[in-house]
Amino acid sequence: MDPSSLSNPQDCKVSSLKLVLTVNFEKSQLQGYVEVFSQIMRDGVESLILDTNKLEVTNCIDLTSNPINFKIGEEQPNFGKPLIISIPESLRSTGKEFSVRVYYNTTAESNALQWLNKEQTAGKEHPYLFSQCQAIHARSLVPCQDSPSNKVKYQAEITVAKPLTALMSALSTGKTETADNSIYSFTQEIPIPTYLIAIVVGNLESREIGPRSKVWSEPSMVEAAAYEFANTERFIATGEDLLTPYVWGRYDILLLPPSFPYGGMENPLLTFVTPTLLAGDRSLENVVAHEIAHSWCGNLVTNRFWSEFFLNEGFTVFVERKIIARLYGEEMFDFEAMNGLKHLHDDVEQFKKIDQEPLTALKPNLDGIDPDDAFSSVPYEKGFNLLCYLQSLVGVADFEAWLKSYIAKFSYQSIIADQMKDYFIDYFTERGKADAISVVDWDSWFNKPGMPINQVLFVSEKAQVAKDLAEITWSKEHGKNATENDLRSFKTQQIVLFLDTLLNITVDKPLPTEVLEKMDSLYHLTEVRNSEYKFRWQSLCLQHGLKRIEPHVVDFLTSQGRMKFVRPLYRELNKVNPQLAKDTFIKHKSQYHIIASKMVSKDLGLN
Ligand SMILES: CC/C=C\C/C=C\C[C@@H](O)/C=C/C=C/C=C\[C@@H](O)CCCC(=O)O
Ligand SMILES: [Zn+2]
Repeated sequence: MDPSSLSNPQDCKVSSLKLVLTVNFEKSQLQGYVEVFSQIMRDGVESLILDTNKLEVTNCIDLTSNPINFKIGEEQPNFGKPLIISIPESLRSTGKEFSVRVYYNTTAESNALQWLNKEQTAGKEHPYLFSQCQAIHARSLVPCQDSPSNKVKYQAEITVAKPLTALMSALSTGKTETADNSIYSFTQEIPIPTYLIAIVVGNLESREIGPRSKVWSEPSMVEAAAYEFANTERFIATGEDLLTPYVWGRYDILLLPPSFPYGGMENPLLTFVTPTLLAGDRSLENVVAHEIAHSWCGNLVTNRFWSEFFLNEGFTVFVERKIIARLYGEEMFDFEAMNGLKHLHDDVEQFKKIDQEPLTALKPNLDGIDPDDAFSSVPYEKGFNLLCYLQSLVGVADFEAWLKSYIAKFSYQSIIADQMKDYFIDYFTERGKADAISVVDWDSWFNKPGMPINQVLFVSEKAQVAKDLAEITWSKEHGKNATENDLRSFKTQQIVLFLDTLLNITVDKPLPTEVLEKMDSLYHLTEVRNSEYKFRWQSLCLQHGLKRIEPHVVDFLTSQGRMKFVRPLYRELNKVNPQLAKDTFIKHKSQYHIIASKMVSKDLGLN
């Protein structure tokens, strides 16, 4: 049973959905119905239970238009309301099929959706709508069994006013037109968990970026996006080489407006990405490699419960870094691993600070907890470190062979960590490595909060150079030795690590503002375009009292809504200038995605 869902796939399993919806921008509503196709899993089941959240359900009928009884259960904090649909008595036995049409519309509070008016878009001429369903927001887009333990096919017919375009995480199967509207049809033939259902509607244009890939965005950004993500096909091909053939057909990318709350989201066939990746030099393209890695880890082999999210994210980060290392040199694997460890350390400390250390376990208990509150780099980086540790025990070549075989074995399934563990043990026991792997303390890895219990040593000369510069900058010698050339030969990841290290070593020691001023005059960090630099530089300045940075922070905070940046920056600003932090947030709250706005409100204690 999934503690994050009120639905009952174990009794009556939904296998496919057909969404027929009209996008009403005047009312900021999706209106229409969903047809739900399900199978009875045991004799005597009386109802099909679907998750809903902030939806208005108006009617249920069967597919020959007879009424079907339904009721809406009580609201459960964080999880919404169950929609309880009566199964006709004649169908209450194992193996029978039950189909129902549910009429509903979304509301302004539907967390999955962000409605932008035309002034909030780049082109300023047309409104825009996008969804974000992970982890448990699909239930505010469509009544469904919103649990990653259950996978569904889906079809959709989406009516939008001309000249808008609709796209989904599905294959486009056609478009028909009326005088005022376009009706787009889609089909997703590979069963997916509902958190991967996605929709976007806007004034969208596309450019080819590879034999199976296009990039989509508002017209003014499409060229920049095509340039930035030009390596997409190389990443997919490397993923196929590492794992199994790419099964989804197309791999397109949608560049969203700045309020998209994440770096990327692995919606199948149509990865969603933030415009904060547009560095102009492809230096943040690893996010695309990450989303491509999800085509196997997460989208094919799926965590059965959100408490085992590391099966999606730890594996994805591991594959992402393998892809990057194959294309840009083996050292990049260790380099990125060192960067990741720093984020893991920060998040472990942050959770400790708010008395939530248990959430830093690889398999935290999420009973009653909103998955958004548990989100951190832990499943990503601690999960990645577990795989590095396992790899160190059996050797790189054998581990990569196991990974391929793990993906082949569990594709199209939703699994738990013990299945992964058992498969690892069986596989290597059969190959004579039982002794080598007998040292793994699985229980501590899975259940003990905090940093990884066995730390693999990552070695990277490039990383060392960046860390050394941070040490020199921190030391009293800075004024004497720093020059404009310090960062010239650095790769983006080195500059990021340099700033991260400086943030780390000065976390409880003052860095004189003269050093910050000197750094800025040499490296021009206040003016940089790269969002990863900007975020770290602004954090450093806030942390060490460089007051003149505040308007730049406000500018960054109000020009994009990626939570990775806005949540820590609001927290830092709140420490040094709480009035400015709160005023800025309250003034711009409506620009943020509902999820981001909810999380920042909590961070600033505004609830
Ligand atoms: C321990 C498990 C906790 C939570 C379970 C699952 C989901 C959490 C939910 O908040 C959704 C997350 C969606 C993430 C999407 C993309 C990220 O990979 C982006 C990472 C940050 C960034 O680059 O902006
Ligand atoms: Zn991911």
